[in-house]
Amino acid sequence: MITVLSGGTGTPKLLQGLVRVFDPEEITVIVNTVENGYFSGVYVAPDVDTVLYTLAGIINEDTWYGVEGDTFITHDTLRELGCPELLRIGDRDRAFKIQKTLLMEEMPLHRAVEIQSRALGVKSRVLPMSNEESSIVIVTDEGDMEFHEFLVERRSEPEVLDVRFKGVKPAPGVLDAIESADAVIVGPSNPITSIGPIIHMDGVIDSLRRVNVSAVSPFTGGRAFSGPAGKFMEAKGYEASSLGVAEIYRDFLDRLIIDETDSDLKGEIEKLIKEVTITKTNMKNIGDKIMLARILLGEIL
Ligand SMILES: C[C@H](OP(=O)(O)OP(=O)(O)OC[C@H]1O[C@@H](n2cnc3c(=O)[nH]c(N)nc32)[C@H](O)[C@@H]1O)C(=O)O
Ligand SMILES: O=c1nc2n(C[C@H](O)[C@H](O)[C@H](O)CO)c3cc(O)ccc3cc-2c(=O)[nH]1
Ligand SMILES: [Mg+2]
Repeated sequence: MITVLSGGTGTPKLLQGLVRVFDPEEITVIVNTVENGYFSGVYVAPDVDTVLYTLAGIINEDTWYGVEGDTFITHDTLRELGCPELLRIGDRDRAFKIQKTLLMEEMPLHRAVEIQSRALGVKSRVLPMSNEESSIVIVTDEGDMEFHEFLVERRSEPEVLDVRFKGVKPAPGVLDAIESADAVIVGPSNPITSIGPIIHMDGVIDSLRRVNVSAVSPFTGGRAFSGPAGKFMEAKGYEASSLGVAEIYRDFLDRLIIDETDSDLKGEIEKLIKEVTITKTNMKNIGDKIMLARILLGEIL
């Protein structure tokens, strides 16, 4: 059994490769929940929904959110009514979110996700990192911003001075999924706002130290492949590079996979992480994703 720590873009790409080289029923995905919240009265768990849709084969791969081919009648009508939504939520996507909102009136998030996962025919286990409400604040030169205000409204433009999130408790099954894994994979997700909240929950680093953990760097050269990870890393005092990633994960990481463009960093990183593998980590098509998954799983395949 392998356990994957995931956000909502980078790691879902890798998951598409992993489920083709390893039995999906032997994969557990622990998903970030710190940016969950209510939008237009509906509970949105963005990274969880992206992982569910990716594993169900219905994800919109242009945006890495929402359902492929979805319509936006409700979204557009809300705007015409003078209730514009910050997030562009499709009609099918909204149905899943409304169902999750209703289920959560009777059960915790991890149970609601289990029901939706089964209904979508997803064979892997999808576990939200926590059932507790959390929040993430981006401290910028223009003041504090909620995650989506920074990311979507301001398109990650403001200067980032700090990133803060409320610590939460692991959901039932999270620590066990790490400790009983033959291997844990930290996917190429934002180390600060996607992986950070997961590893900083009580007991997670201790559990990770007891198992074999590999990570894929989301950086190439001094830049993230996409998104604000570089700004968040620098705001927390880390270099925006694969070396910075090694610094963040060094307490528990056994192996770091870095891109060919970072081969000059290998020596430096090997002072922090015992095994460094250099390969192509830019996942442009399913072949790239399968190749990266094979390299990651190596000996347990
Ligand atoms: C907004 C975004 O957060 P989220 O949608 O949750 O995304 P993740 O944290 O899961 O991933 C963002 C992270 O992914 C890296 N990325 C994207 N494509 C690739 C790839 O082909 N290879 C690779 N090694 N990493 C990839 C990207 O650099 C981002 O840092 C967010 O925080 O960006
Ligand atoms: O940048 C955006 N991200 C959108 N996201 C993605 C998401 O909010 C962020 O990219 C993640 O929170 C990052 O982890 C959505 C996620 C959903 O589940 C449903 C709808 C959206 C809509 C948007 C959007 O309009 N713009
Ligand atoms: Mg995310």
